[in-house]
Amino acid sequence: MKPLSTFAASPYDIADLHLFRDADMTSASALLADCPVMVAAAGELVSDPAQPRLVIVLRGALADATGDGATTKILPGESCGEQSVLDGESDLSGLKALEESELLLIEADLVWRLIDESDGVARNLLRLLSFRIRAANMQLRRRQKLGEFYRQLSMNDGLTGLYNRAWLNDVLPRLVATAHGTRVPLSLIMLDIDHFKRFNDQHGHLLGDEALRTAAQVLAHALRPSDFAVRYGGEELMVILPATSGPVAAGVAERLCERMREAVVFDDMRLPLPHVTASFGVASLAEGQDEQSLIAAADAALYRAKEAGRNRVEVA
Ligand SMILES: Nc1nc2c(ncn2[C@@H]2O[C@H](COP(=O)(O)OP(=O)(O)OP(=O)(O)O)[C@@H](O)[C@H]2O)c(=O)[nH]1
Repeated sequence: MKPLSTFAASPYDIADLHLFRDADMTSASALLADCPVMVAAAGELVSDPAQPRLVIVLRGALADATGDGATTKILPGESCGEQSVLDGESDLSGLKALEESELLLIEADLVWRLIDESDGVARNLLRLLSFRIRAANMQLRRRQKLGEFYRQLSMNDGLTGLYNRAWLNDVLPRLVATAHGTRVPLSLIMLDIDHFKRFNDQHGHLLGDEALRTAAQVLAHALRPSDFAVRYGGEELMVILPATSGPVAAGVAERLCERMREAVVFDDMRLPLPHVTASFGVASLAEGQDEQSLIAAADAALYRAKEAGRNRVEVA
């Protein structure tokens, strides 16, 4: 940055600077008279001084990088560096001239004098800082929402929208521990679409995907909000039923089996139902059983349902 003049010798008017809006201009002008006006070339970093100071853009524009890729544009009349002056920390290193710019620099001591001597300046600074805090809070909330969105994304299967294996590995052990701890039942249904290889071969992989989505919707629509549907593997799905006994879970599985039979995969209504069927294995958590052995029990029941002719429910 090169020195150009003092503020008093420059053509700029204090009335155009936001910090002095509605403030006593005469006394503020006198205090600012000897402050340096500097010129920064396009792209030049507005260097980090040993002493924190306030920078006011008189002409051109600055970009203030906040460190997470976001930038704020500072236009003529606007200022930056207020916080560094107030807390005594210098943080101007992210400040860069977007074009050739003329800047008014006010050292920290002088900012404090301006605050002491002008209620208007103090009020404007408070307003500015409260605006910045609001903006920072909003950004934080946006980032939290984005984080939640990605967390959800990593826990859901992209094709069906059901929970995925990562979710299951995280949650099932906890559900099992809670069930043991509270002595409340927990049931699990494993289901597998019947002859899905044949379905894919006959109708193509895209329609196979559609059949899987349809099966997932059958589960999503038929379950209570407290139940969970998971895509366990390729065409193997799982339903977790907290606080549900074996006989009740068997009833739920029967209902799902029936809804699957009635589900529409092909829009062409000339094709008779069922478009897909599934086989179901039901197991309930036994005393001392862990999640792996609960899954194995449901899987074994599912295998028996397949062996017995498919499109049916077997209970462990
Ligand atoms: N379209 C589609 N097919 C899948 C997907 N995941 C797994 N599959 C297919 O599912 C089929 C599973 O076949 P198998 O394990 O032999 O079982 P099946 O043909 O359903 O026979 P049964 O289970 O004994 O009734 C395979 O052909 C896989 O390619 C998927 O995401 N989309």
